[in-house]
Amino acid sequence: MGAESIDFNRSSATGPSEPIRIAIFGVGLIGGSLALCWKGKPGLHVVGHSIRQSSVDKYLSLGVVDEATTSLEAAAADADLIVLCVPVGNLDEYLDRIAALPLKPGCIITDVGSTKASVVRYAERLKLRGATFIGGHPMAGSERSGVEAATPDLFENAYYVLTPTGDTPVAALTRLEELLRWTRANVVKTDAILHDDIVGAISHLPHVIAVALVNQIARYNETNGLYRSLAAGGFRDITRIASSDPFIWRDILLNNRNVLLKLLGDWRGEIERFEQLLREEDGEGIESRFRQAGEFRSHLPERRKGMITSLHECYVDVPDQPGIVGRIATELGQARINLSNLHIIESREDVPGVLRLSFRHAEDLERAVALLQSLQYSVYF
Ligand SMILES: NC(=O)c1ccc[n+]([C@@H]2O[C@H](COP(=O)([O-])OP(=O)(O)OC[C@H]3O[C@@H](n4cnc5c(N)ncnc54)[C@H](O)[C@@H]3O)[C@@H](O)[C@H]2O)c1
Ligand SMILES: O=C(O)C(=O)C[C@]1(C(=O)O)C=C[C@@H](O)C=C1
Repeated sequence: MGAESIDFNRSSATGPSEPIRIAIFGVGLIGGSLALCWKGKPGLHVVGHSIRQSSVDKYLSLGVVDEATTSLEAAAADADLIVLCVPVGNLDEYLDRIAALPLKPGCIITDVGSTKASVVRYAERLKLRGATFIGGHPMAGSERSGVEAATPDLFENAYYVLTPTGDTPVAALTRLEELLRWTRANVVKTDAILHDDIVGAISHLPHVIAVALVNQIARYNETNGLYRSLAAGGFRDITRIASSDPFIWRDILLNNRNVLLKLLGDWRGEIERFEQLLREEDGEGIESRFRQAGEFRSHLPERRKGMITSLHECYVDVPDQPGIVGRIATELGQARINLSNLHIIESREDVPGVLRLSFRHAEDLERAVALLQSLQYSVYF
């Protein structure tokens, strides 16, 4: 696999040159967010691909891409960079189909899949004829999915992992890193197998635990609805990711199953140690487990989008009046406060309704809270 040289900074003495064409396959949360990072930037032209015409129409009407098509050939033709943003279970098939096309010499192909070892291994075996594959994985995302959830600041200050191999041409890697600068993420390079071990532990295992925990409580709730009603911040914080897309996560977990099986074995050990502390009524032991965890957690990177939290949220009690949700959104809009999401929650029986308001920036949250409190709304976190 080799990449011929293309100049990604093509402002030339010979006049305006062809834009750099970036083809994105699967313009969902991640593909759409990458598209928004690149669209409108000097010298870049973003093409979105979907197998469905309705999705192509949506990409265009949302203005996420410059051009969109259902034709794999048309999207890949003349692309300088191809980004595969489809579910992990579809990556090999896409690589096969793309490898069969006449690609532009020097084309770079990358992916954003949450697992890296299998796709890197697969690409190594393919004959990409002048193109280079470099595995990629932005460590940012959300429990939401689809292009509607895409946002250009998703990757800001997050880590973006690349998994070059010994055969990856340095020039291609440098070019990909240059284009990824538009994401404002911090690129880190690591081995694909090591990636899957680490990301299995810090992302895949937590998703399994969150889903198992929610399902355990849902079973209890079948006999008494108070379980759900009383679920507060603690349960919400630890289970947000249980709302993630089932198809995306089915593929990730099956793909990284060997790593996960080992991690789940270790997890059972952790739980058993807790059980023992409880049986032995070992208060000091429990305190020490909390202290150790708090100490480690306090050193996690602060306020890095996608790593800890990508949203700043508050809750607002709303009276049962027609149009109240629209009024709140209008008040925020008139004050030029950027609301990133609004969700109606019916989890409390003592008030008519609760709205969850999400903001991308802490400053927007602070301004929204001040405004809503001045309008006599009860706001809490
Ligand atoms: N969600 C996250 O937090 C996150 C973070 C980093 C990386 N990833 C990875 O990014 C990739 C996309 O995930 P997402 O969260 O953007 O999901 P998404 O559901 O928002 O987007 C997936 C895209 O792939 C398309 N697609 C789905 N099934 C397809 C199929 N069979 N053939 C062709 N296209 C298909 C969808 O139409 C959509 O455009 C996955 O590989 C995932 O592992 C996800
Ligand atoms: O923030 C979230 O909701 C995420 O699930 C993002 C998250 C993670 O586990 O941190 C999920 C999958 C990715 O591959 C990378 C990041």
